[in-house]
Amino acid sequence: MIPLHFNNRKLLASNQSMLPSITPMAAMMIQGAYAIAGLMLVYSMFQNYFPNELRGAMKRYPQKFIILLYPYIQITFPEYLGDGIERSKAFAAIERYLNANSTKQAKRLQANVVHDCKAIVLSMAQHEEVIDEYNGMKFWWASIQTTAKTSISLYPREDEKRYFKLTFHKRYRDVITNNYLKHVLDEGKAITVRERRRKLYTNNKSEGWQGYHRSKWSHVIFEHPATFDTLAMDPHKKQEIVDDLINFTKSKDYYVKIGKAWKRGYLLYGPPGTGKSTMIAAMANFLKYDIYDLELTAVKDNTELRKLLIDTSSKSIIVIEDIDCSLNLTGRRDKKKENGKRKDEEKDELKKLEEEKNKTSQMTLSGLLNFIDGLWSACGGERIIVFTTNYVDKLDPALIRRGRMDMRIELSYCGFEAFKILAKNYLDIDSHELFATVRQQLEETKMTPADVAENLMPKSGSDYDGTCLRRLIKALEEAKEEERWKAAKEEEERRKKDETLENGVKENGEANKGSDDGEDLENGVKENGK
Ligand SMILES: Nc1ncnc2c1ncn2[C@@H]1O[C@H](COP(=O)(O)OP(=O)(O)OP(=O)(O)O)[C@@H](O)[C@H]1O
Ligand SMILES: [Mg+2]
Repeated sequence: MIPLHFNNRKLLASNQSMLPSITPMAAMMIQGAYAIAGLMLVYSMFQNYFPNELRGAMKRYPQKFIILLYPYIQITFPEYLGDGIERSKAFAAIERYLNANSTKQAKRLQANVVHDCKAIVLSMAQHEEVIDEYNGMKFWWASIQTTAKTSISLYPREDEKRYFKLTFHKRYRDVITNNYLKHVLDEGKAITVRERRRKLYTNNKSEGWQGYHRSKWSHVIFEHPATFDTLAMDPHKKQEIVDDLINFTKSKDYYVKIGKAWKRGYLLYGPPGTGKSTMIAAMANFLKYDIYDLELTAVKDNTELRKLLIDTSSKSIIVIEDIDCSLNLTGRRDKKKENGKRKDEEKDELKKLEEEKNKTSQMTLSGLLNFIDGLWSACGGERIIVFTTNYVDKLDPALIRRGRMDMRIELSYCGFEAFKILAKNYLDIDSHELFATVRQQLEETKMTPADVAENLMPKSGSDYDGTCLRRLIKALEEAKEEERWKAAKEEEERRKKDETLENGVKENGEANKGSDDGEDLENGVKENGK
């Protein structure tokens, strides 16, 4: 009798699982094997009726005949590729896909506690099988782990090999290769993006790159609660930003078509406490992107900057906060121009300036511009660059021209619409009799959303909506009073300055009068001389 290899191995897997019932795939395989066994029985009974050539071939290549008769095809997806170092991305995507779609069917599950014991992820246990339905077709997936016979190994991974096995009827071969596998991998990747914990990266000083920690970036889990819903700003402006972000994420093909790197720059500007950093967090949460918080003062030179940026991943926001103070980029460029014009006697001063520069960073504005639109962006798309500043006028126009910074967003003092969002966030109210007073005060006074939020936050358990709103109104009145006082003081200073200037002009005029007389005398002498 011809040994049934497929069948034996399948039954072994089912035995290992020690399930009370047989798995669906095993049942299907057993059916197939029974069919083959039946055919073999028929063959052994009537073999004398078969031509001699066929009988000879059946004896010599029994397995080939079984494969010919067996209607199922199997594909394996090992966890590690080639040398066993790189984890297969396909394996990871399939794992995610099966975890999300098939764990309801699996009877034996494996629990992984993640996110600092805050969540449990269930996955198929080893040697478990599930059926996946796709457009009415059924495909069998098995999760398999093999252990090599060698007992001692320095690398446990070499001993244990995990893989997924996909079994399907051969009539679905085209569907599998053309559609189904793509569907599984795309879905798996999408689930990874949806469920992954986002990271907040900060760049390490380059001295640290050579040591034990070779990474250029350190990261922590990014868990900022800000969203566009809680961000207080004009709703129309907010919608415009959200639409722009959505459009960006969907425009991969468009960027390819126009031959531009798939990236977008945002310049956020406005006074302190108006929500620039909060907006970056909201953007990251909305897009589910990582954040790379680039501290320019820790970057030694342009080469280092390039290395850092090549090391960022796609689906990320690269942030340079307070660009005006990060480096005196504008100043440096201007100084460079001035330096060219300097004369020999000023060389010493120039040398001092250079030494000072060497001590700190060698990064230049052109280096930064190359970073924004240079070749590095070809290393991968889907990146957003955000600059923030309190003083937009201080920035070099080259840095913020269109194309580099595609959208300039002003975050300003709190208006009534922004206040309503804060009132909803902090007090959970949509309206109140004091809203009208707040509205009037906000129209007359400048107060940042940060200050409004601080006044709205209940300070004790006994604080109710009215208390918080009255506190805000009082703070607004005080702010208005302070503004008035400041304006009066400035006016007084200006008046004094004008007075001093006027007196000075008068005194100068009198003094000049004397000297003018002398000049006239001199001119007269000259003319007489002629
Ligand atoms: N527009 C806003 N919407 C909601 N909360 C805000 C807003 N602006 C400020 N806040 C609150 O004020 C705090 C400070 O805001 P944020 O750090 O975003 O200001 P910023 O504009 O980045 O200031 P800076 O220029 O000093 O960096 C935030 O933690 C947030 O609670
Ligand atoms: Mg900030």
